[in-house]
Amino acid sequence: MDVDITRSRVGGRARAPPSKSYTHRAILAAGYSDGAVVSDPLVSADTRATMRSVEAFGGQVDRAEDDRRLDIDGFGGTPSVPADVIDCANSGTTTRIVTACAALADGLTVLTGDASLRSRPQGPLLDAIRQLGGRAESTRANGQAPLVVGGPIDGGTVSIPGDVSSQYITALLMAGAVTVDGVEIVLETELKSAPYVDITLEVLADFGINAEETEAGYRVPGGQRYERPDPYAVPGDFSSMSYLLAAGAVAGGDEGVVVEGARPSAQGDSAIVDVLEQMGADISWDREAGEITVRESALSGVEVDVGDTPDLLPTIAVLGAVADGETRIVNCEHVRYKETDRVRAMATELETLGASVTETQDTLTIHGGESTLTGASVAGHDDHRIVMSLAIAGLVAEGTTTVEGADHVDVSFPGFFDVLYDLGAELEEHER
Ligand SMILES: O=C(O)C1=C[C@@H](OP(=O)(O)O)[C@@H](O)[C@H](O)C1
Ligand SMILES: C=C(OP(=O)(O)O)C(=O)O
Repeated sequence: MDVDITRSRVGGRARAPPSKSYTHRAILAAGYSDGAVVSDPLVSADTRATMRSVEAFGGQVDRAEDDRRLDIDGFGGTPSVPADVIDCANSGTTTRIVTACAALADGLTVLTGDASLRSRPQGPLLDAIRQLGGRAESTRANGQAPLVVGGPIDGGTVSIPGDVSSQYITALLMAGAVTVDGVEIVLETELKSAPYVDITLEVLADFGINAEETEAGYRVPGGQRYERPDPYAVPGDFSSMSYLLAAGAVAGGDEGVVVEGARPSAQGDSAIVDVLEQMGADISWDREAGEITVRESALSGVEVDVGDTPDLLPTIAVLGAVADGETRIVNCEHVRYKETDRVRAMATELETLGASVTETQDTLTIHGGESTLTGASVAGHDDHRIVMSLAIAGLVAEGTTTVEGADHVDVSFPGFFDVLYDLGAELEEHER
């Protein structure tokens, strides 16, 4: 499916979906327990992959008819050997947290996914599992899925780089809690995407698991039991909110956009509020009510370090293309290891819309204000975040912008185009 977005004003109230990161962790934590209820989960293509994995390990996930609640029967800390290959589809988080879980099973698990997933780096996690005495192989010996993983591991100490994916740390902490000896993680390099490990520690604590940051990295003692925190309530997703907030800032007029469900949590991506403020947006966050209001304002370029917040890069790049002056996004090499190389993808597509962009391995600079964005056909790169951010660019580009492969929003924000339409965006979905 493609979507045509014609330059338009948006305004009104909108609710972002529940957090993808919290939902993945809550589903697997419930799997590690005897069972739990997860309320307000994100039900999307990615989180369905984690649900399938819990079932493959012997648990069961029942979705309420309105998807507002999941009743999960756990596999109780010891995963069964799956009867079939696990399809992680497009989800990096699923692949990593399920790989470490598979190392607890007394037998082999095979994990695969779509073409994007099969091109993403898994080598450091496979190596960590081998350091713990498990079996962990890439079938093509290139550090990418398909993966073959087996155990059971007893725990121990692992040394792992921190600059590829924080999901390796999350995965080892979640699995380490139910090993005999626990897992001590020593980081070989500075950790990127660190707030995602904070989310993990928060969810683990809610499920009664003790894990902590240490001077060298992280530690989780072994022999623990995941407890039932009924019900586990998932907060709103700030990465998803970033598109709605950006829409308000570039096309919200005086009425603006009010985003609901924005209660503070460990999500690093709530930094989007500060980024918009620094760019000059008229934005306010009522933390108690969980509401952020943003009105259209003249934006100016800023420098943003996305070391902690890789998923904000596409949104900030679009804001930079609308802003006056230069927006420099730094510390972004790890953003190249996502569903697609998002640094390259945003540079390419914003240039197609008429923006001037300079890219290095670790930076993306958008020379805003030098040209007006003009509608064109842009590729979504089979990547939900590229699709959603380009749709926001389409709200301000002259004429009509066609975003190709728009159905990929199903990965993290299935109702994205309905929400945008309800806010007043002029858009039309059509088959290619
Ligand atoms: O743990 C998580 O929920 C995530 C961690 C981040 O990935 P990396 O740690 O690979 O940067 C982020 O980009 C991804 O969307 C979700
Ligand atoms: C990179 C992302 O997710 P994952 O790593 O789970 O595929 C994302 O949602 O932007």
